[in-house]
Amino acid sequence: MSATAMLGAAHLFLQRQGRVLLDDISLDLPQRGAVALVGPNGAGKSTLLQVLAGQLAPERGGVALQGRPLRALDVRARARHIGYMPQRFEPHWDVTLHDLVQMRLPDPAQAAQVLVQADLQPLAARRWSTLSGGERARGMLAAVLATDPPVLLADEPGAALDVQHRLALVQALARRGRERLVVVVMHDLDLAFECFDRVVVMHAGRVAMDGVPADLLHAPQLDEVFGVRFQRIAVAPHTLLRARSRPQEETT
Ligand SMILES: Nc1ncnc2c1ncn2[C@@H]1O[C@H](COP(=O)(O)OP(=O)(O)OP(=O)(O)O)[C@@H](O)[C@H]1O
Repeated sequence: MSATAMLGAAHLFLQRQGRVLLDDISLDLPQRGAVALVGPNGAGKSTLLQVLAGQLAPERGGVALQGRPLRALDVRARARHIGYMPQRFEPHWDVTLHDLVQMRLPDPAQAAQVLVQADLQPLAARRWSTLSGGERARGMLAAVLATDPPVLLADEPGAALDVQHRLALVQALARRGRERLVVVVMHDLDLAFECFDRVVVMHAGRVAMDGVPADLLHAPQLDEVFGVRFQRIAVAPHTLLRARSRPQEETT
């Protein structure tokens, strides 16, 4: 594990019901940077994020935050440093969005300001149960970021968002990566490769690829991992990926 890593994972191993979910994963995540975590369904992305957040203990290996074992930190210290947005979230009570944000901030005016900045002020008085899927995702992320944690771990924050909000979200996360560490699980490969500094590709509980987008985009291994044949379409200055079925799958 590098001494300068903000968050470091060393030899993580986790299995459930005889299935290996994380298979010897080591990862150094720096003080700042926008990292996309991608991979096919079931690759282990959410499991890895939960372990990095300290929500799930690995059977072997460990996670360190600024060189200190995560398991040795109390829950308050973890919460101060790591903002974690899970794939699914339900508050215990049907609180308003303003209440949800204010639970993390002492001052109601500050909570209101957070919602203004996230363009969510019109929804501030709405109860959680009345919000749409996309509104919940945006509200949850605003709540997680309210305390400005040095590390953000977000599990598919854009999955329920329309195209405009998803683009705005990914761009905001990429901007945040200039100052802080941002790790985002996502399925939109084009946005991951276009907007993020680093892409980690998971496959079957392992890190299959890890690097800057330009190095990964053209690697044949990407097609192998996702089980498709990608057409690489140059749309200067970017390259878009269009997935096609593999030849043997087209004939069956
Ligand atoms: N408690 C458990 N018992 C058995 N299998 C589990 C358990 N939790 C997760 N899994 C399995 O582990 C694998 C990895 O799950 P995980 O949610 O980390 O995948 P993912 O890469 O985030 O997938 P997706 O893209 O579908 O969200 C999946 O096959 C899942 O079914």
